[in-house]
Amino acid sequence: MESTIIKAVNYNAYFGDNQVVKNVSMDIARNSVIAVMGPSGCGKTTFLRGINRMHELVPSAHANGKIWLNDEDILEMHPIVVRLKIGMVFQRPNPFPNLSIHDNVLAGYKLNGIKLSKSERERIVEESLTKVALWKEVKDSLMKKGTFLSGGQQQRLCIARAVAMQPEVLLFDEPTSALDPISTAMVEELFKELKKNYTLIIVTHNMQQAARVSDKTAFFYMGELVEYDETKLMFTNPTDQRTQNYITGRFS
Ligand SMILES: Nc1ncnc2c1ncn2[C@@H]1O[C@H](COP(=O)(O)OP(=O)(O)OP(=O)(O)O)[C@@H](O)[C@H]1O
Repeated sequence: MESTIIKAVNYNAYFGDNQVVKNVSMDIARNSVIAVMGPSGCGKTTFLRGINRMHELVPSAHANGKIWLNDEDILEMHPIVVRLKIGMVFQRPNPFPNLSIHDNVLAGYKLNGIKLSKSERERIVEESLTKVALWKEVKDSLMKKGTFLSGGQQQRLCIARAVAMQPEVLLFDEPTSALDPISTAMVEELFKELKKNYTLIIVTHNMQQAARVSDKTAFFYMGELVEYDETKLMFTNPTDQRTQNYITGRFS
């Protein structure tokens, strides 16, 4: 049976007095892929950053309402614990430039002061790179800097770094918009694999990508969640005129 892993209830997010996410309620099923779409500035990234408590890193930012992760309220949890359970991958691949591929995978452990034995380190590096289909390509050059890799490989390394922390949920903010079509296809293929073990929430401007990879799509407009449904239904038979206008390219 489908179980809910994330449940937002009347979630609001602000920058100072400017409310940019308005009363969002949505349930996200475990092991599903959710696409978050909508015109520029409609609050997609802010909502995503709210889910792992990154929103509050901006000095003027605040939020209220509830976001449940299983039966814990994310807004009441320690932000570090939230970020260990909910990893994030950004638009531009951002491996740590001074660290090797090996150390990039383990960076989350180091940053959080978590000590690992040598055998644990080796196991986590191999498992994480295997999960992102990068192990075979880099196993003989683990001590090279992560920045020697191609853009697509760097993004898979960043996904491996997130996966290494054994999160439950992975957030992606336009994860392929800086990648070429082949690397994009590889990352999309990866989503199908990652879904077996994680829940994926992906902000994307690419409607074809949302249609290819997601189970459900959330359409945001001016901070509101206008429509949230099975992706197939959303793209063929949206119920709200604003969704219809967006998917038919009447505004971007
Ligand atoms: N650091 C910030 N300080 C103040 N306002 C911000 C900040 N970041 C975003 N905003 C504002 O919040 C609103 C929502 O922005 P957000 O980045 O969440 O939208 P988005 O839908 O992800 O847009 P895009 O598709 O262009 O990335 C916008 O009006 C934006 O200007």
